[in-house]
Amino acid sequence: MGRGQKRSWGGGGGRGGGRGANEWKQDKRPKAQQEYLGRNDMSNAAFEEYYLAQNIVPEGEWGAFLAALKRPLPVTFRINGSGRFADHLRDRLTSDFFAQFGDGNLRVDDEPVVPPRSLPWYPNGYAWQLEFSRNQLRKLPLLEDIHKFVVAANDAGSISRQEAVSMVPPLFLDVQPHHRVLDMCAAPGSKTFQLLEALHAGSRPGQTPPGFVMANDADFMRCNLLTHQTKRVCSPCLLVVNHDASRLPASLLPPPLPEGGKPPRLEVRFDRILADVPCSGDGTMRKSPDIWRRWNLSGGNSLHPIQLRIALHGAKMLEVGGRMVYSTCTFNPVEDEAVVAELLVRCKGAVELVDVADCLPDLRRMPGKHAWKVKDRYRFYDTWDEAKDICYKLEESMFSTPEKAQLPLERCMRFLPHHGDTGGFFVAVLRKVAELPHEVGGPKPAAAAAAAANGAEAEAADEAAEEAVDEAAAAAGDAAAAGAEDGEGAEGGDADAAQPDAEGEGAEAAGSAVPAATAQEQEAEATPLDAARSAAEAALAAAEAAVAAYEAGNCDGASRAAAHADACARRAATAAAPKRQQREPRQQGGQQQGGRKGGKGGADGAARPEGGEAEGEGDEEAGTTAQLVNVSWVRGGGGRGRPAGGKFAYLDPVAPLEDEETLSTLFEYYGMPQDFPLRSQLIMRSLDKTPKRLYFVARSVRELLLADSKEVLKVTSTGLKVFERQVIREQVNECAYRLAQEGLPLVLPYITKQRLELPAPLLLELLNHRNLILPGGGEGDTTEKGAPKGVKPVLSDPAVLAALEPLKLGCVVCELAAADARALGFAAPAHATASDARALAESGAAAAAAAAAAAAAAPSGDGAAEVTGGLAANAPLAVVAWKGKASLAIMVEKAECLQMIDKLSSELQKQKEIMASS
Ligand SMILES: C[S@@+](CC[C@H](N)C(=O)[O-])C[C@H]1O[C@@H](n2cnc3c(N)ncnc32)[C@H](O)[C@@H]1O
Repeated sequence: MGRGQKRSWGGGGGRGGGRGANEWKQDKRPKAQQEYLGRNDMSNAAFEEYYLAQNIVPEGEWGAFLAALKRPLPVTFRINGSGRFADHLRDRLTSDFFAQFGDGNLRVDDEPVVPPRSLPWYPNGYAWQLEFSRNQLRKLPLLEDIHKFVVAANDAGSISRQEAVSMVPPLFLDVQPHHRVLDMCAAPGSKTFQLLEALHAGSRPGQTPPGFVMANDADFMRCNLLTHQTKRVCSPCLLVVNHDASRLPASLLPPPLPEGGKPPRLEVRFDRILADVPCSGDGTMRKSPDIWRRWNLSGGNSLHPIQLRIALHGAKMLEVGGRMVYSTCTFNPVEDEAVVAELLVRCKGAVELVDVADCLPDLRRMPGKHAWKVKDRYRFYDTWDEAKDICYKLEESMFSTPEKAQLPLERCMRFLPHHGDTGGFFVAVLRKVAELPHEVGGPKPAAAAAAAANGAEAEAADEAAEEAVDEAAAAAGDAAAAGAEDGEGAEGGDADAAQPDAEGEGAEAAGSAVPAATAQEQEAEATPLDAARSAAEAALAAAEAAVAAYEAGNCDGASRAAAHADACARRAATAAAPKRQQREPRQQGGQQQGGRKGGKGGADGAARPEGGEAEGEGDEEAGTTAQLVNVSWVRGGGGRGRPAGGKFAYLDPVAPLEDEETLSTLFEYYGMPQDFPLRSQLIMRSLDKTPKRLYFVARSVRELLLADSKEVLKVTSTGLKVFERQVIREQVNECAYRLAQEGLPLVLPYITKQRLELPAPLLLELLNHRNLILPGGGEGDTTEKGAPKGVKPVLSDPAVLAALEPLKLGCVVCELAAADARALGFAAPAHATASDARALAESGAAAAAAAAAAAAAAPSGDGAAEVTGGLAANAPLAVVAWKGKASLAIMVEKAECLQMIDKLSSELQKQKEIMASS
């Protein structure tokens, strides 16, 4: 394909910003803008000079490297291993479509059409590369058919478009179901998706793995995008948080012990960490050709410090024995080897590079470099000594040194575009073999820890710091709630994001936080709200500095910072007070939930006005007064008319569903055994008495949330939607909650009532028409709005009607009958046992620890993980439906239905052919 030609299904965003990964549509930007962005002479002398000097391309390949960078990137996609019909999709693509390319002699306008290529290193043949031009797509019906098929699969969430090399890092993490996994810079979530698939690999319907994935991104909006993108994995094991990755909370304070004592801090450690850091992204030139025009050095140089901080913090949060992958999509050694080498040096042998030469042998890669150059605007430097007195923008950590040259940096991997017709990428696989040295976040040396523990001064500093953090958090919550109430939106009160970037810990931290805070205070007199927020932010920064100083053994610094935090917190509280007073009279009962220091739990049950929700939770009742519930704990959920509730009050709340009436109705209506852990693992994202949606969270996630009594984790989303409120006018349904299709695989095995088995042809008919008329239901009638209903088939199978008759009006599950499921090769309807329910309830940290111990005892596999998995993958064919007086209607998205129809009809067709031939 020549220059200037467009690949089909173009578009795509840059790294660290831009559009979502799972994107399959044509570029919808205005034509003029597209032309402007596409106007590119695809050359950049500075780029070429820089990379020729870095020597990253083998001798004699420079021309091929540049030529590949100038060609558009082939389209690559991954069949989601967690999807119900992953193998079916792959087989359909291979046999029905790709086989027709024969030996590659298809031509359009005398140009050969490149046959689709399976990425040989990706497990199960699930990843493919396509290289058709728009002209070919228009002119060859086969390509048009493939396009339609792939677009439909994408709409149903069964495949994801993802750059080939971007699929690599999760494969090297070797995630197992019991792992606690952290994705530090996760949005838009294509790699989180893969991590979840690996976590769920082998999960049976009705089970969840003991581990979990915490996905973090510094950008709040992108956290929401990630939540959306990962929905199709249907996982209750995902927790999405919104922090600067270099400052992710590394320890939590659990609630006071039942006997009244103070619990020890809980170190938050992970078995697997992905640090797919923000980078200059010059490896994505093929996808974003405008990089040719705007490439310059400053991108890489200025990102190196945050990349190093993120990598160091990741190493701190990694469990000894755990694995971390550091990755970028740039060729730049300053963002790649320099970060890895500095990390290894600072960790003094506690972290090492893993040799993965034998892993994914079909994946061509270049070894990492032992030496590189650093450049400023004017010249290249080989050593820090040459640069330090001249260039203030460069940092020592960017440079290669003789010590670094001795490290096994050849174990890093660089992917060059002309080797596998991909974008550029860099991956390093690291293992933590011992605790880190104290100066990079490791535990205190024993002697210093003992001295600090014995010193009364240290105790006092500790107390003061704790108090200050509490006060600051509460004040920030007040300020944020006030901000949210003033209509400033979620990010208006983001005290966390607004904190000054405290660089070092210990003495420097305590010293630097105070002046920074003071500067903020000076600015803060504009409005009472600004004053409250700025003072709260200053208080938080100073309190964090106090804790850091205390942890570094600097008791004086800690006391000073704590006193300062205290003063700021008081000022924030005073500034926020008028706002609180204004709000309180509007609350019936007038009581604050939780209160300033009493934690967030213990709602008082008073009725309060309802506000809107990010996911639309509250929109139904907007403007009305909704009943709020009593719950034993709640996170977030303060602003927009609700009582203040902690530091992240402006986020949608997360609270357990503890309303006995709702729970017993659910258990009774669906016939679920009492040991199914709904009572402890069902959460809601609203404090209304009748929340719109109910979510199931894995035990491991719930344990983490409960251990965070000070609410330092800023949770933007968690939980798998399992129930949704559905009230039909003019119909009394006994249970206000219907099942949600995405949560069905998890709960179906525990459901004993409201299940209806359908023979395959009838299920196919229901999927096709979405609606079957019940006898006497008025075929050909008009809808409520007067429009003709259209011709819908009447459900007339006497056995099915007899089975449907005793079911209540409302939600039912329609599933493929057991005999047909067996005959057609589908999973048979699942029924869980008591031990399944116990396993589901126990799959928390304790179970994870047991599984980890078992895995440690077993021989370790360094190979890439199988990526198939997910709750839906092995689930029987079943859909959520609604039994009304006149019809039976399914409640599943159309795109998902089409996938089921495709699979079911092709199995029925196969069966017919077998019967005809026998
Ligand atoms: C390369 S993208 C990550 C791509 C993602 N891993 C995926 O595969 O879909 C880098 C991400 O880092 C985020 N980011 C930038 N600075 C950050 C920081 N200090 N902490 C956490 N995330 C950050 C950006 O918002 C962006 O979403």
